[in-house]
Amino acid sequence: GLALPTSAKTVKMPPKPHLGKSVMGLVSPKLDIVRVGFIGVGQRGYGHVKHFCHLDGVEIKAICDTHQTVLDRAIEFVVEQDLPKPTAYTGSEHAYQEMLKRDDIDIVIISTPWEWHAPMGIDTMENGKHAFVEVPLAMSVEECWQIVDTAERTQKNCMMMENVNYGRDELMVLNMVRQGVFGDLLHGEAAYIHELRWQMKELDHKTGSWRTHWHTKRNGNLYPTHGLGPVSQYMNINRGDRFDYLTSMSSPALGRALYAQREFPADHERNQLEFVNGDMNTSLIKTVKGRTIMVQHDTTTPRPYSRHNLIQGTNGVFAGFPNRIALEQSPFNQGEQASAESFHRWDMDMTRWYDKYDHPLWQQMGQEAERNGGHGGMDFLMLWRMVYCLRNGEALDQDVYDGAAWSVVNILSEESVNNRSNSVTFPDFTRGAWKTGKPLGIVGA
Ligand SMILES: NC(=O)c1ccc[n+]([C@@H]2O[C@H](COP(=O)([O-])OP(=O)(O)OC[C@H]3O[C@@H](n4cnc5c(N)ncnc54)[C@H](O)[C@@H]3O)[C@@H](O)[C@H]2O)c1
Repeated sequence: GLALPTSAKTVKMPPKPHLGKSVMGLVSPKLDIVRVGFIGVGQRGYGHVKHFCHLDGVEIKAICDTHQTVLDRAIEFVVEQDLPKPTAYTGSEHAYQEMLKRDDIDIVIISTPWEWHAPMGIDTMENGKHAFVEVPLAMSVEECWQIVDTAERTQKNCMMMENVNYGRDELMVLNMVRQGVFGDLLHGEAAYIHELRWQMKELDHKTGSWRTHWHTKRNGNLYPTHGLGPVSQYMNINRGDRFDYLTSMSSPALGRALYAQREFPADHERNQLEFVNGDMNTSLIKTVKGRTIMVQHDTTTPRPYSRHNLIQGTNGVFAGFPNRIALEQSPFNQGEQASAESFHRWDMDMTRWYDKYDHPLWQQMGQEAERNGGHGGMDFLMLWRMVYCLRNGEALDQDVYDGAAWSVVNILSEESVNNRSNSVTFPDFTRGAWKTGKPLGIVGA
């Protein structure tokens, strides 16, 4: 049997008292140049380093990784761009703490395995730096609270870098939602459906070397934030609404053992693992305002990629993968023509929708983002926007409360799955500030 993490027991505790001031809408002093340190430059972190080499107003000061090969690769890349050579930190799991002692670093980009995110994010803020952490932000409820408490006490930013919020389609839908195109919002659907069994072949280094083991430890939604981030922004979660409770179910866990049997010899280490994470996990979230969100996780079954990206309102629906729209009242068919428009049929051609509703940020920065690449430009645009906000004294688009709320689905789903799908209450990491939090602005560049 699998013991519940002790942290799960804290879920129903009343809101904790503040250890500092709320960081909702936190604006920190403008930075002329954003001086950066990186922890973890494997598959993901190396991409961030490359993008930072092409951003204005930044300096790469230091890079830390326990794996010499990827550390050298990242430093060489920076030097090849004719930029000053960053200082390398390596040699132990805690070498990053030496890097954090430097006084010439403003922000730290953390792209390490999941279990390191919260400790590294907390240490970063404790050392007076802003933390930018890969997804998910934390792996236990207790860690979520610790990271929130630390941000409030130190008044530092701790942004979980949910890049999907910067995808062209997600930005467009956010813009459409704000213009009322879908009417009042009722329901959303989110997912991380991405077949990643092949990562089990990564044994000593790379993602599969550590991620595979989470499938033997936890039965729930291991990776909720890519789908949930955008749907949460459509619904103004933590900015007028909030996740209230969740219920979750998992299918049997069959695919990874089958894959191991097929792909590895019987005595291989991958055939000694007991996979407990249900191949398909489905959770339902109820918000305080009564809206519903379905969020799924499946990195195992053979099927096409999807984040669902569905938002349903009283006037119609947008769905992703593939993109499609159906509206009762369409902006393209007003008056007499209106009846010709049928919400019974999907409009699959996005051209006119992009023309009319592309987010101002994408209109201005989309070409440059696509040129720089990274999941169709979303990675570059996110990093560009982080630097822009830091240099211009603007609040970041995602705060520590967002990261905690979206990530905690990981833990709460496990608790519900292990308890016959009974509902589990979300902690209010904002401690009530969600009631007055301002919706995200539709910003330009
Ligand atoms: N947002 C996205 O689209 C996206 C895409 C891929 C990965 N990710 C996330 O990025 C993170 C990293 O994933 P990855 O695929 O790059 O994995 P990876 O294994 O390729 O890279 C992790 C790196 O961290 C290093 N590391 C581990 N412990 C360390 C420590 N104590 N100190 C310093 N370095 C340490 C490893 O040596 C490795 O180089 C994960 O959280 C993953 O979920 C996000």
